[in-house]
Amino acid sequence: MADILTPDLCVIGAGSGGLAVAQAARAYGASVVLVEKARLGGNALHAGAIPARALVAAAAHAQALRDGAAFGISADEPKINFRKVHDHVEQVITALAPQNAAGRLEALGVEIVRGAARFINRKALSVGDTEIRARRFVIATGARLPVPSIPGLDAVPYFTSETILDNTRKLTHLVVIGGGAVALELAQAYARLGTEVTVIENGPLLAGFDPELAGVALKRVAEEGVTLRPHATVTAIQARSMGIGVAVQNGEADQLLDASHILVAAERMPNLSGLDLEKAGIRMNKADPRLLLLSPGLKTSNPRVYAVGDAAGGQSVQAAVRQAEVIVRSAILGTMAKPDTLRVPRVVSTDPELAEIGLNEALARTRHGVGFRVTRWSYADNDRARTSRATYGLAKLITDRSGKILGAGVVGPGASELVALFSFAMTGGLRADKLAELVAPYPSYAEIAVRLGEEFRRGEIAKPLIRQWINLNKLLG
Ligand SMILES: Cc1cc2nc3c(=O)[nH]c(=O)nc-3n(C[C@H](O)[C@H](O)[C@H](O)COP(=O)(O)OP(=O)(O)OC[C@H]3O[C@@H](n4cnc5c(N)ncnc54)[C@H](O)[C@@H]3O)c2cc1C
Ligand SMILES: NC(=O)c1ccc[n+]([C@@H]2O[C@H](COP(=O)([O-])OP(=O)(O)OC[C@H]3O[C@@H](n4cnc5c(N)ncnc54)[C@H](O)[C@@H]3O)[C@@H](O)[C@H]2O)c1
Repeated sequence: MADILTPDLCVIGAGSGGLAVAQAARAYGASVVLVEKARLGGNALHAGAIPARALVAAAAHAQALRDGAAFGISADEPKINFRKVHDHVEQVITALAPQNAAGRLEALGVEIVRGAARFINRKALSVGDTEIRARRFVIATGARLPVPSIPGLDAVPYFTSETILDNTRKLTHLVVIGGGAVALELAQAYARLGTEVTVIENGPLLAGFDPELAGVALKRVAEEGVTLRPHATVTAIQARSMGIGVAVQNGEADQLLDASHILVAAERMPNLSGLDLEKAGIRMNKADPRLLLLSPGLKTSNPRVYAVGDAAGGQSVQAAVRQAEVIVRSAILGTMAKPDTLRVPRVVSTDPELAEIGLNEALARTRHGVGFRVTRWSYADNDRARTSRATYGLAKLITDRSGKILGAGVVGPGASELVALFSFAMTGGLRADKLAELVAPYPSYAEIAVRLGEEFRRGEIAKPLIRQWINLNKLLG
C-alpha cells in the first residue's frame, strides 16, 4: 500500500447522500475522505432526478402547444428533435455540475480519492493502492436496478430508468415494465414527445400513494394516450427481425404487443456489490437479504459503519439528506437519533404532479383507526387553478381529532411546493386551524392551504360543544 489515510470519516460514494454527509461533517470540523469510482454527483445529477426533471420539462413544452387551443392559442402538432431534447438535458446537467465539482469540495476541506472502495477488515478499506483507516465509515453507494427474470429479456436490448435518459432517438412504441413513480413520469414524458407508450405493472400503479390522489394523475396520463395495464405480467419477450414481441398476461387474457423498445423501471435495490462487506463484519437483513441490517440510527452490524441514501433503502434525494444529518450527528457528536421517514415528502413528477407528506388516509386508518379527520379542497375551487384551467387537482389534509397535522397529499400544479408548506407546518407543530391564518398571495395555489385550514375550522365549529359555547356567549350578551 502506497498511502495510508486516517480521517475521522470516510464516505464511500459521492451522490446526494455521500455529499450531504461529507459536507455536514466538514461543517463540524471533522476530517473527511470521500471515495468515488465514477462521477461526482451520483444518480440525481447524472441519471436520475435532474435529467428526468429536464426531460419532463421538455415534454411539458410539447404538451402545452397541444393544449393551447383552450387558451385561444393554436399550433400544429409540435415537431420534436430528440437530439436537441437530449442536448437540453445535458446542458442542465452541465450547468449544475459545478455544485459538486472536486475543486469546490476540496475547498471545503474534503479529500477526494478516486476509485472503487472495498473493505479489508472491520476498521479499514482500500481504494487501489490507498488504505483508509477511518474512525467512522459511511456506505453511500446508491442503488442499482436488478434485471427482472423475464424469459427472453436478456436476449434483447433494453433501456433502464437511468440509461433512457441518454437516449437521442425517437422511439416508436415503448413498453415500460414497472408502474412506480419513475415509470409513470418517464412514460408520460415519452408519450408527450410523440412515442406510443404502454405501461405494464405487476400490481397496482403508484402503489403506496393515496389511490384517490394517484387516480387523478393516472387519469390524465391515460387521457394523454399512455396505455396503462396494472395487475399484468410480462410473461416472455421475443426478439424479432423488426422490433420486439412482448407477451403480457392480464388476468385470463393473453396479449402480444409489438414494441420498438423496452424500458425496465422496476424497483432499484441497494448497490453493495464489490464492497466485501463480510470482511468488515457487516451483515445483511435476514427478512430481505438484498438490504443491509441497519439500526434505527442507520448503523450497520459493524458499529463503525453507517449507511445512507439508496444504499440504506432510501429512495429519494430528500430522504438521503435527512438521513445524512442524523448520521453526522451520531458519528461526530455521538448523539442517538433516527430519521423520521414520514417527514420526507414523496413525489411523482407526472403532470399533474403528486406529492405526499406524513400519513396518507390509508396509513392514518392503520395507525389511528377512526380517530382522524380528512379535510379536502378541490383545485376547481381555487381561482389560480381556474385561470390556468387546472381544475382537476385535489388536496387532502389528514389531522387527528385535536387538529394536529398528521399528513397531507396534493395532486395538481405546484403539488410539491404546497406539500413543502405542510411539511413546514408539521415541523413547527402548527395545528390545522392555524393554516387559515396564512396570508397567501391572490390568486395562488398556496390559498389551498388556507382553505383547508378554514374547512377544518368549519368542522370544529359544527361540533355540539362549540355550538353550545357560542350560544352561551350570545345569551351573556
Ligand atoms: C429516473 C430517476 C428519477 C428520479 N427522480 C427523483 C426525483 O425527482 N427526486 C428525488 O428525490 N429522487 C429521485 N430519484 C431518486 C434519487 O436520484 C436517488 O434516491 C438519489 O440520487 C440517491 O442518492 P445516493 O447518494 O444514495 O446514491 P447515488 O446518487 O446513486 O450515489 C452513489 C455513488 O456511489 C458511487 N459508488 C458506488 N459504489 C462505489 C464503490 N464501491 N466505491 C466508490 N464509489 C462507489 C457511485 O458511482 C455513485 O456516484 C430518481 C431516480 C431515478 C432513477
Ligand atoms: N419527484 C420525485 O421526488 C421522485 C421521482 C421519481 C422517483 N422518486 C423516488 O424513487 C422511488 C422509486 O421509484 P421507482 O418508480 O423507481 O420504483 P418503485 O419501487 O416505486 O416502482 C417499481 C414498480 O415496478 C413494479 N415491478 C417490478 N418488477 C416488475 C415486473 N417484472 N413487471 C411489472 N412490474 C414490475 C413493482 O411492482 C413496482 O410497482 C419512489 O418511491 C420515489 O421515492 C422520487
